[in-house]
Amino acid sequence: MDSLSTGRVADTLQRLFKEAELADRALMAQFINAEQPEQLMADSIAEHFAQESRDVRGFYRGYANNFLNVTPEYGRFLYQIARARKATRIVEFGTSMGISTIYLAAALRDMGGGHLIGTELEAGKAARARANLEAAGLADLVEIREGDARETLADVGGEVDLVLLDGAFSLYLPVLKLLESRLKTGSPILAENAFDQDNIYLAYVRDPANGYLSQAIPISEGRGNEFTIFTR
Ligand SMILES: C[S@@+](CC[C@H](N)C(=O)[O-])C[C@H]1O[C@@H](n2cnc3c(N)ncnc32)[C@H](O)[C@@H]1O
Repeated sequence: MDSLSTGRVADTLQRLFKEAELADRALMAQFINAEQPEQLMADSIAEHFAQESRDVRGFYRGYANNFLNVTPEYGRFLYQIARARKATRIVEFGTSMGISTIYLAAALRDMGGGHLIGTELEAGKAARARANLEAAGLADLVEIREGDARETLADVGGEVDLVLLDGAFSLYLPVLKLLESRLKTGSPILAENAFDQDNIYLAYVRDPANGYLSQAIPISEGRGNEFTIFTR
């Protein structure tokens, strides 16, 4: 049995996906209604990257009410990887309202416990994520650190089994480097929105000289999902 199928976790996820669909509908419609969604996507990634790198805090303030969440299939994948890894310490960059956090914390719960450190810039989102984790019955496994990951993740208190990068994507490389000395050999690093456009993060993790094995994965296709293993 797994807690994704029934009970408080399943109920909370079902409610959150409905709320997310409503909150992000207008944002998503830009892509769905576009005549050339791939071109819009490519332009928007480049634009997004440039704006985000100039002012991370200001950029995400504009999305304070958006979920920007992982899909249910990607969430299940996160859950499965955490189980396969037998993870006990997980770090998540970019918590938002806590959807991905619930999948990862549910894996910890179903394996008997552990600790997840999440981080979120927006205070309102961190508060909503905490309430959602409470509703899912997972709050005791999760610490959500409010603030900029470059500071909040400087000390994660021990070795890390699994990392999810789903925050400002212009910061994936600095955040990975911050965590690097804490990664265990074989730890997976999952990155969402790691798009293949002049991406310094991808260049780094795909260069075997840096001690990683990495490739794009076709889960939630089009969302730039990269799967990486730390091999040092
Ligand atoms: C794509 S959303 C995360 C979605 C979440 N993982 C989920 O599946 O529900 C990215 C989040 O990262 C947060 N964020 C962006 N830059 C950050 C930073 N430097 N430190 C902490 N959080 C950050 C944003 O405020 C936003 O809520």
